Amino acid sequence: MTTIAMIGIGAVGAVYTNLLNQDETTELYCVMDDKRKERYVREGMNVNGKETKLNYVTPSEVNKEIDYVIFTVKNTQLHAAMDLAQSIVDERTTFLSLLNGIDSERELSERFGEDRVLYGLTNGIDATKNLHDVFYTYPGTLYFGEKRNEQVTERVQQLQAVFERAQIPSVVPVDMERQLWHKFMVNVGVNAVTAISRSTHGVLRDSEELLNVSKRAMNEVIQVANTSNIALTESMIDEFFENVWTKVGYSGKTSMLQDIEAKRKSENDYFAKRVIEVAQKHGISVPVNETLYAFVHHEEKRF
Ligand SMILES: NC(=O)C1=CN([C@@H]2O[C@H](COP(=O)(O)OP(=O)(O)OC[C@H]3O[C@@H](n4cnc5c(N)ncnc54)[C@H](OP(=O)(O)O)[C@@H]3O)[C@@H](O)[C@H]2O)C=CC1
Ligand SMILES: CC(C)(CO)C(=O)C(=O)O
Repeated sequence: MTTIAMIGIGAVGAVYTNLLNQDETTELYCVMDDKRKERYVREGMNVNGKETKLNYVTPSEVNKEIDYVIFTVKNTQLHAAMDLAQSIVDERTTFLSLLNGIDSERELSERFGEDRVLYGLTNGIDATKNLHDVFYTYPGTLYFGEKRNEQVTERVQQLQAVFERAQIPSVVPVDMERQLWHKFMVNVGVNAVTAISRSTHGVLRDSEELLNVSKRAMNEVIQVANTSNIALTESMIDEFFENVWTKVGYSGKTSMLQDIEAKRKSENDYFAKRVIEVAQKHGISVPVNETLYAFVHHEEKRF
């Protein structure tokens, strides 16, 4: 039996928790504070119109040693989520973050120790949450592993087996840091553009004008990545739009568009702002990201 604590039963968390819940060899805890638990128990959570049967618990109700904690909160919520995790883990517990951006692995390492943290992300999932209803057509692919995976470690193999039984597509790339930056490039390219223009995935797919802005923002990430010794290449941009973006549902919405529509603070500080910060260090100019950052920031100030 593998014990997993999930923290963050939102768009991404509900999809993966629901899939993990079908695997009888996984004991799953959806860990949350008292207030959220009361709401989740009362209102439940539906995925694609079907009620889920999830085990909502507060930290004091976790009575087993936890093998893995998987975080699926927003970057802005990670600190509170780590506080919540603190009392349910021991020195054997491994941590995995599926958060977008290039910050969460570092933040988890600072709190729990680098050797206990795996790298992770999910690409291509088109999960949209509306109160306690989550819809998706495509679960995407979960990329995870140690920072480098020339040899796949036992804890990664164990988790790979869990994902396979739960029918969650997963890949363990050799270079997870590069994979994380690749996803960062994607989010920097598509999230702000869809949020500012209020466009679904399908609208972005069909608009040459919007795609052009996204691609220019992604190009700036590549320049910044390359000066940070991360080998992203320009061909990855078209590969993403051809191989991944063609699969996501037409009416799917990026997490940033969902935040802006719900008048929630988005992850702008973890996407465009991070590009600007790293670019400044290396003396690189990133005007497209500066513009996108300003537009999203302006929206958020009106909430
Ligand atoms: N949506 C998408 O399609 C994709 C999102 N991502 C990334 O995944 C991450 C999660 O995004 P997404 O699922 O959209 O976000 P959501 O806002 O839909 O979900 C986050 C969930 O975490 C819960 N939460 C927040 N703080 C805590 C806490 N302290 N304890 C327990 N639960 C908590 C929230 O509860 P409450 O609602 O009560 O605040 C919410 O249900 C982000 O980094 C995002 O960029 C990656 C790929 C695709
Ligand atoms: C780009 C996308 C939709 C990929 O799943 C995503 O990561 C997000 O919405 O934040």
